Amino acid sequence: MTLTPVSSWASFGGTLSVHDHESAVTGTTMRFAVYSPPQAKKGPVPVLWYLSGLTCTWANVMEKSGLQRTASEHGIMIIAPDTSPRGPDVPDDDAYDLGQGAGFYLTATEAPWDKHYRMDQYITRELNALVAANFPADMKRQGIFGHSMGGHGALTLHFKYPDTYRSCSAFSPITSPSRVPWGEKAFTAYIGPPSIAWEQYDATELVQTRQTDAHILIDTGKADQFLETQLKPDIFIDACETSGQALTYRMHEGYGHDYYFIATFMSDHIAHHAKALKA
Ligand SMILES: N[C@@H](CCC(=O)N[C@@H](CSC=O)C(=O)NCC(=O)O)C(=O)O
Repeated sequence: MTLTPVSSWASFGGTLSVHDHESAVTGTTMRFAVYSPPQAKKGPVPVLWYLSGLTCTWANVMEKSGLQRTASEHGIMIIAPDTSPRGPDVPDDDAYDLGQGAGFYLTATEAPWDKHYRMDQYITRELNALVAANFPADMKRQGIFGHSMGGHGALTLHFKYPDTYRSCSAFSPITSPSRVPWGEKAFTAYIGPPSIAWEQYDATELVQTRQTDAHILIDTGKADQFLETQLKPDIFIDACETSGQALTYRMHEGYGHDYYFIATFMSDHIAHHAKALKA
């Protein structure tokens, strides 16, 4: 599979690079970013996947979170995929929470979305293989984290593929899309009316039967405008307690849903993954 270079910058002794490739899974050109730390010049390093939230591309986290400093210190490679397939032939919606930029890390089964929207398969299979083949990545040491829609995506992919994504954390995740407006709207469009399929893409449902040995870290702001309507941390905290899933859920006075919040706690999250992956 051929990678087309888009941009590259030196950063904290490592390299931030952006790449395009033709995706057989989404049927589109996909773009992603890689921060390769200085340690990768000497051999394979652990890999940490960051799944972004609604409206985002690879750029939000790479440009706003300051992750390069801590990733460089710990010798961790960070991969930032896009949040959906994109392009003039890809179905879209006028609203920011459906269509392009809002892929929800699932495989759509409903028309017109089912032709391209397969972000879970894209990330876990195609992009995984592409990273393994093209970068000095130690694929036996992978973790996953993300923000909001992407924080939820990270939780679900960790619960479904715990041997691949051995460590997990999230910033301000949606915890149960089946129970909140963002998720109800997207799931109805992408996978149809409420059914067993909804449970398979809902972190709060998954943790009840697929709890893992990992210790999950979550940070959320108490001033997050989506806290009570879309995120609902208590649902997930209760489910983790019931299932025995180890979880540290921190709530932070005054912080919102933005990248100022993410930047504040980014180093804690990278350190959390570095410890679990023994970077
Ligand atoms: N534009 C919308 C809100 C969109 C928004 O807040 N997006 C978040 C992720 S929300 C959950 O997935 C985000 O990360 N935005 C990009 C950024 O750089 O901040 C509205 O106006 O309500």
